[in-house]
Amino acid sequence: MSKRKLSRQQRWRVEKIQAERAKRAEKLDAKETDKLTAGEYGAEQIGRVVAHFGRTLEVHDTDGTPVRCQLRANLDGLVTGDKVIWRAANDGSGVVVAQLPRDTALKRPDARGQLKPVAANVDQLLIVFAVEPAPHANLIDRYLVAAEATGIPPVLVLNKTDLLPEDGGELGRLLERYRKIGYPVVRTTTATENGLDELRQLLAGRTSVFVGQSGVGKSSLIDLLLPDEQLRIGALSEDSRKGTHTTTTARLYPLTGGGVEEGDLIDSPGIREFGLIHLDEQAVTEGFIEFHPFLGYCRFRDCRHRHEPGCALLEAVEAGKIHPERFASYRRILDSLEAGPSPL
Ligand SMILES: Nc1nc2c(ncn2[C@@H]2O[C@H](COP(=O)(O)OP(=O)(O)OP(=O)(O)O)[C@@H](O)[C@H]2O)c(=O)[nH]1
Ligand SMILES: [Zn+2]
Repeated sequence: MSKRKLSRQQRWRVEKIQAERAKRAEKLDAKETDKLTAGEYGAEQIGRVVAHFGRTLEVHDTDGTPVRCQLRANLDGLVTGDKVIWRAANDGSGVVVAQLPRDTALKRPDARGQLKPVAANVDQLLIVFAVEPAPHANLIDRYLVAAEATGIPPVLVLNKTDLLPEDGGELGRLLERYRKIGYPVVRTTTATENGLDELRQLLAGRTSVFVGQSGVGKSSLIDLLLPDEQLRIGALSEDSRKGTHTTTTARLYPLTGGGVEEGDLIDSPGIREFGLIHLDEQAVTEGFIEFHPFLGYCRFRDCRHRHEPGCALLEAVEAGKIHPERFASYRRILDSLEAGPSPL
């Protein structure tokens, strides 16, 4: 059974076992062990980091109740979305004593250009694009390649479908092409609530992040999904105007309503600026998932898939197994990498 198919409850159970292992492997320093075993703290529980402020974390317990936690000494580098072991103190706060292994980590370059995790355990990246502003030629492919490199499955969200012509237009056909490649796709509009049902289904039981260029409607969509949150349109953009966007940490928002497990969103302006900056040629090539059956079958081991005879990729394009526009897009992305690192 794939990990995506496990129910939330099953996953908590699996994690509990992992937690016990992690605990055994942990070496607490003696003083703290004394304090923790002296009954000053309650039993070990599983929780999830929903926000962090230095060494103070906001953790949700398994029921979703928020607890303000301190980090035990020698624990470091926890990010929003991390799953942790924590223990309650008498005053309603808590202490985080261990970090559980991460399924995935979404990383961004820090001020020194080093990749740092900004969110953990993200199950899917929702790449939002819109009828207006229309995506430039290979924008979607760039996002997809970047997503593939993180190992987090992407979903394509075409928003503002209220502006699409009756026949679905150019973008409708483009979306269909991606669906054929194997990507989940969904059409939304914030102009009516109808478009949101399918999106809600995709979000259920998973942790998702919205990415996409400015103006495509990420805030508007999130706003509809989280009507109670202080996440009004423009609020985040205002932050980015102040230039604080890369330092603002991410927050996890549980989607609630109807009493079912509806999933979580992780959002921050920094996370939305998700790019292709650090990828090499191999990562770009592997980021085109429909190339996979042909990779390794070129006549020359060091084939760069340009004009080489016996190139399996070029033959697949000829045979109609790879869409020529996707291949052209691949070439353009490689050319831009040669010109130096560039964000989306
Ligand atoms: N017609 C139409 N307009 C929409 C839709 N969704 C959002 N908009 C409008 O598009 C504009 C941009 O929406 P935002 O939600 O701010 O876009 P964003 O992706 O969050 O942009 P950034 O915050 O800059 O990243 C706003 O004027 C919205 O009202 C839609 O489904 N249809
Ligand atoms: Zn080749």
